[in-house]
Parts: sequence; C-alpha cells; structure tokens
Amino acid sequence: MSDDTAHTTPTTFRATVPGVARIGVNRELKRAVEAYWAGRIDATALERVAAGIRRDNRQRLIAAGFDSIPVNTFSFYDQMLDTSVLLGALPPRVASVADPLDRYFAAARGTADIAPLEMTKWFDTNYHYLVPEIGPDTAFALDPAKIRDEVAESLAEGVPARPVVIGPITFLALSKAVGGAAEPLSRIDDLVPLYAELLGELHRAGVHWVQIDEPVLVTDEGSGSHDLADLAERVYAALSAVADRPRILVQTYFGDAADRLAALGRTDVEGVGVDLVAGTSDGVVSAGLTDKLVVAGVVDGRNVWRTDLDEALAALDSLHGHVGALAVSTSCSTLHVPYTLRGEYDLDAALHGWLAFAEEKFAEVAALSRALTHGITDQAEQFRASRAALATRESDPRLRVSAIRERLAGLEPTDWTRTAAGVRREAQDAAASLPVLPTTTIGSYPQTVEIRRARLALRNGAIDDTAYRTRMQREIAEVIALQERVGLDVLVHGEPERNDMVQYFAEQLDGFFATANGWVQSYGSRCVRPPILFGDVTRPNPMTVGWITYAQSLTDRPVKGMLTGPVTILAWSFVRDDQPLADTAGQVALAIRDETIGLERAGVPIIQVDEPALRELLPLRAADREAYLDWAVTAFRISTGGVADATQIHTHLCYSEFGDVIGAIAALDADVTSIEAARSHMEVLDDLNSAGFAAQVGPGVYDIHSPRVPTVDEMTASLREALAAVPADRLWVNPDCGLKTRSNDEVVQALTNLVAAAHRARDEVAAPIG
Ligand SMILES: Nc1nc2c(c(=O)[nH]1)N[C@@H](CNc1ccc(C(=O)N[C@@H](CCC(=O)N[C@@H](CCC(=O)N[C@@H](CCC(=O)O)C(=O)O)C(=O)O)C(=O)O)cc1)CN2
Ligand code: MET
Ligand SMILES: [Zn+2]
Repeated sequence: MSDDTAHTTPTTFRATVPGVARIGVNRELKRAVEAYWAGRIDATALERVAAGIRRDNRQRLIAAGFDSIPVNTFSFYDQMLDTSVLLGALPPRVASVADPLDRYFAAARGTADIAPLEMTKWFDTNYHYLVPEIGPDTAFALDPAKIRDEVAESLAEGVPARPVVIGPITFLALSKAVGGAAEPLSRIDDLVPLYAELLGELHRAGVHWVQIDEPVLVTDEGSGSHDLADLAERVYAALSAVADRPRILVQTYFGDAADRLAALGRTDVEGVGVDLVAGTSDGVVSAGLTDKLVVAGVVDGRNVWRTDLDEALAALDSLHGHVGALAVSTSCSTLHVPYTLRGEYDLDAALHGWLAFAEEKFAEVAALSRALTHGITDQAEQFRASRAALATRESDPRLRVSAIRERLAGLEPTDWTRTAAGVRREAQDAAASLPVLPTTTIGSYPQTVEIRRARLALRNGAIDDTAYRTRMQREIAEVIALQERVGLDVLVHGEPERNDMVQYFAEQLDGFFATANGWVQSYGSRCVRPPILFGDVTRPNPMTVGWITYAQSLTDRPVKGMLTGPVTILAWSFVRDDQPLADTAGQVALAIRDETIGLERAGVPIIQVDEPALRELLPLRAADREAYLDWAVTAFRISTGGVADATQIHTHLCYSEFGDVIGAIAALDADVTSIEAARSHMEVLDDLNSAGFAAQVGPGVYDIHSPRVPTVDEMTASLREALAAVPADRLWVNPDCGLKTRSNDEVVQALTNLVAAAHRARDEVAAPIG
C-alpha cells in the first residue's frame, strides 16, 4: 500500500467483534421480511426496518467502547447468499426475476416455478446458509452495491466501519458444482481479481480496514492441489499485493487454524483473527505473526456462559511478544447468541449471573481490552463479579445429581443393543399391516398464527391449562382428520403443542432453563430460542404420552410417537461447558429412553426419535470425528434401546450433506430412517447403499422449505429414482422434513399429490413397465 495512506490510516484497533446478529432485538427483521413476502409492506418499508437495525447495531457497538465496527454483517436472508450476489454467482434460473430484491428472495425461497438454492448447516452451528451453485458457465462479476451502501451509511455517521466479506476460499469451498462443472475451488483464480477490485473500491470509499472471513481455514476441507495452507498463502499474498487498498484482517473462527496461520503470516496482510475458545494461543505463538495485528477471540461468541476474565486475560498475556499488536474480540460473530440478558426476569438469579449474551459479551471484550492497556486494577469490579459468579456455578448442587450419574454409570452395552434388525422387521410386519411404499409425514403440521397466539395467551395467563389443552386437542383432531382424508398410512399428531422440537422438551426436563426473548436466527426469517442446559438432566414426568394417546384414540390407523433425540437436544441448546458433551448426552439419552418406554407401555407401536442435528455436531477436524460419532450413536441407542422388537423405531435426519456420517446413520440401528433428499436429488440413497445400509428408508420427495407445491409427476419421478437405488420393500414415501413452516393449503395439496405419486409408484412396482 502507498506510504501516504499508511500514515493517515489508523494502524490498529483494540476492541471489536467479528460480526453481530441482524434479526433485531425484538425480531423486527423477521416480521418485516415476512410482511414483505406476504405483500403487506413494500420494499421501502422493509428497507426502513433494515436501516434501523443496522443503525441500532452500530450504536450498541460504539456504546460498548469498540474502536472498529463490523459492517455488512446485516443480511435480508443469509451472508453466503449476499456473497453470491457480490460475486455475480446467482444461478441463471433466477435471472428472469427483474427486481434485485425479489431475485434475491427467489434464490433463497424459490417461486412458483423457480427452485431455490439448497440450504445447509453453517459449519457446526444451527445457522443455515444457501449453498452457491457454480456451473461451467458461471461468469463471476463484482456487484458491490450492498457493501458500498452499508459502508457509506456508517461512514456518514463517523463510525470506524470495518466492512466484512466472506473470503474467496471459504465461498468456493462451501459451494456446490452443478451442470458438470469442476470442483468450485478450481475457480479460485477467477475470484481473486474480483476481491482485488473490491479492495480498490473500499479504499476509494475511505475504508481503513476490511475483514475477510475465512472460517474454512479451521477445517479439513482442502485436499490435494487445494491444500488450504497453500491456498491461503497464495490468495492472500496476491490480495495484499494490491496497491491502494485498506488494511486486511483475515478472520478465522470455529476452530484452530493451525498451519494456516503461519501461511497467512508469510503474506503481507496486516491482521489475523483467531478463535481462542475453540483453538489455543499456542498455535498463534508459533505462527510467526510478529508483524501482524492479532484479533484474539477470547470471549465465546457462540455459547452463553460468562467469561472467566482471569483466564481470558492470561491467554491474551501469553501472546505478548509474539504478535505485532493485539485486539480483543469474541471467538466468532455473535449471530449465534441472543442480543441481551436484559428483560430475562424469569431466569433463576444464580443462573442469570453465570450468563453473558451478546451485549454482556461486548462488555467483557471491552473490559479485557482496557485491562490489557491500563492494567487489571482499572477493571477490578468486572473481574471481581466474574470470579464471584463462577464460584457460585461450581458449587451449585443442581450440577451434580448423584442418582442420574449412578444410573448412567451402571448402563451396559446390552441396554443399548436391540435384537437383529431382520428379526425386528418380522415382528413389526406381523404387528401392523402396511402397504408397500407406506406414506407418512415427519411430525409437525402448520404452526398457524392461531396456534402460536393460543400459546402466548397461556403464557400471559389469558387462558388456563385446560382451555389450552382443549384448543390443542382440537388441532390434533383436525390434523388426524386431514391425514385420513388425504389417505396417509402412518399418521402423526402434528406437534401443535410444541413451540419448538427442542425447547418443548427442555421446558419439561430438570437441568434446563428457557429464556423469554433469547431469539437466534436459524435461517432466513426463522428463529429459535435455544434453551440453556446448565445442570444434570432428569425427566420428572412423561412429556408426550398424553398427546399421542389422545391422537391414537381418534383413528384406527397407526399414530407415530414423536420425540427429539439427545444429540439434537444438545446441538440446539446452549450446553454447559464444564464437562464432556458425551456425559451430558448420556443424561439426556436416559430421559428420552424413559419417554420411549412410556410411549410403548401406552400402546404406541411406532416411535420416531428425530436426530436432524447428527451431522451438525460432527467435529470440523477429521481426527476428532470417530470419538464424536461413537458417543452420539450410543446416546441415540440408549434412547431407543429399551423397547420390544415389535416396536418400530423411526429416525429423521435433515439439513445436511450426509456423506461423512453415513456409517453412523447405519449404526443408529433405527428400523426406518426418513432423510432429506428433495433438494439434492436422491444422492443420499447411493451414499447409503455404498455404506451397506440395509434398513428401511424414506428419502424426502417434497421440499418443505419452499412454498412450491410439487406435482404428482415430479414426486413420481423422485420415487422412480429412489426405486432405482432401493428395493420397494424398504422404501417409504414422505416429505423432507416437518410441515410446520408451511400453510394449510400448501400442505393439503402437496400431501394429496404425494399420496397420488405413491399410488402410481405402487402400481408400477406391482406391474413393472417393460
Ligand atoms: N431449535 C430448532 N432448530 C432447528 C429446527 C427446529 O425446528 N428447531 N429446524 C431446522 C431449521 N430451523 C428452523 C428454526 C425455526 C423454525 C421456526 O418455525 N421458528 C419459529 C418460532 C418457533 C417458536 O419458538 N415459536 C414459539 C413462539 C412463537 C412466537 O413468535 N410467538 C409470538 C406471538 C404469536 C404471534 O403473534 O405470532 C411472540 O411471542 O411474539 C411458539 O410457537 O410458542 C419462527 O421463527 O417463527 C423453523 C425451522 C434446524 N434447526
Ligand atoms: C428439523 S427436523 C423436524 C422434525 C419434527 N418432527 C418436525 O416434523 O417438525
Ligand atoms: Zn427435519
């Protein structure tokens, strides 16, 4: 960079975060975006809400005392989709939508005749991104309008804005090749010039620092000619050689970037961001970053526990002399935690003291940064409060309940090993008479505004328990009648009583706390309120038996019991960090085991235990995977291993590429596995076959994430594809996932078509063509 900019540019900063949430403290963005989709507000009104959220975010960070503020972390739907727009990489099928905002939403959600992008998990979090599609004809071109506007509005307020973009390596590594294109990473040399052009633009706009996110550098994604350390060195050597550019911070998170840090150290980038919660300072010390600003993420950006400030300060001190300059940060964007503890009046007082949401984390970052500069006595009160809170956490009796610990320690492998699958199949076939290609759904039916209002009314005391129960029973009765009308074979109760498939259970288990307003974005406009698993987990009472037996009393067809599995309960909660996840999983597994046994005793013949997050918790480094899969599979099997041969155990998986965990899916030893496949065209069945999976399987034939209703022809085609991979006597017919986000009209039409497709496929199986 030229000398005249170098001395006018602030060369360093001391306190920041890699990014922040954008859904709004009271989910303003969710409501505005959904109103825009429904045609209730126009683009101007939507943009007004968005601008308000961005302004509020900047003010919060300035108020916290930060001297560098991330911008462009706002998004109407997803930051990967924003990057597809930035790089001109939207799929050609959305080009026909003229308006840029509508084109953007078409890529995200699909329209009546445009299929949306595939959605999958963002690393090991419960956030989902839209997978960019790179075809042979993808011609990248820079479209910097969004980032330019967000920079301009920040600089106009005098905010020290640090625009954030996803880096080229991460973008391509997370993309998918379509239309016979080569591996996306092979296009890296096409992207580097676009990022160089962007750097020039931002420099001219008056930006001093840019943050380029490369979380993929903490994974094992690269291979062969795409070794991640080599790529990082090559790409960032090229970008740091650009004349007249802002200073570059390459930001990693979610793990230890290990040898990739040294590779970055050999380039001329000015800053490197590291996650010191998932990674360690040792790696930074040996990386040769003595002329760089190291942005040290010592405050956990994705869990909710208050930071041990003494320990964090020690980690920072250990970097002294090994880095050029030091800034304090969270380990990753606070996208993954709620906004603030303020207003959480119902939280147990002790627990309240153990926690830090985003706003409280900003204060921790600021306190550490000041302690680093001015000494610890300057921040004595903050440090004292941190120590006091941690002390009460360690001594709380709810963290060690001996009965549950003894029960878990006494389990034997026989407790989680069922009879051979073939023997179970015979017993189950004898117990129920299902047609070939049985049809079913995954559990939830539309969670209508009326259902949610009823729950809100119960919370506010406007209606009592009895009125609420009656109201939900009416829903169940309607869902049962709907399924009978449409002609499904295995029915569900529809889950109207569940605010969320994890929170619902957490609210009934001991060892958990729920928040009042702790919303976190899951994808697009959809949010979750992850419960806080703080202590030993036990199940004081049955949680689902009454609802399921009520549903069964209304029909002669079998009704599936519906539970959430232990891995998913952990993945979608904020989990205690004072013991191995495997131990916590075992406790949750015992609670679910008691519930499966309770359902069986109540006469429920089929029980589904959902594990959609099995893939999500898979460690990012291959070396850690076997140990994880071992405890995850064991936890599922503890949950389901206490029932008789004739009781059919289903499981359900979604939201992921399952290639890496196929062996574990087989090892779950479920009788029937329903699995997302509609957006990825049955690729999963070939994977299952190559892993020797021999149980029954229901690959989804209806993409429930899109408002599009699939036709009978489309679903029949999917079933033919499935039948080419799996024999008819092992195949089920079902949607990709639960129907809670869809409307009643869509569901009735789609399920009518699904049953018709199943009937056609049955005819073809009975009398094969040719
Ligand atoms: N935890 C979790 N993670 C998951 C999934 C999941 O189901 N759960 N599914 C996958 C995809 N993620 C999803 C995440 C959320 C939703 C979803 O539908 N969320 C709802 C909120 C669900 C909820 O907690 N509902 C509560 C609270 C509802 C609410 O907002 N009530 C209003 C009042 C009612 C109204 O007027 O609408 C309020 O409190 O202000 C309830 O039903 O009780 C939403 O964003 O709209 C769907 C999929 C992967 N990860
Ligand atoms: C995210 S997986 C969802 C499974 C759940 N049983 C449902 O149907 O909603
Ligand atoms: Zn699902």
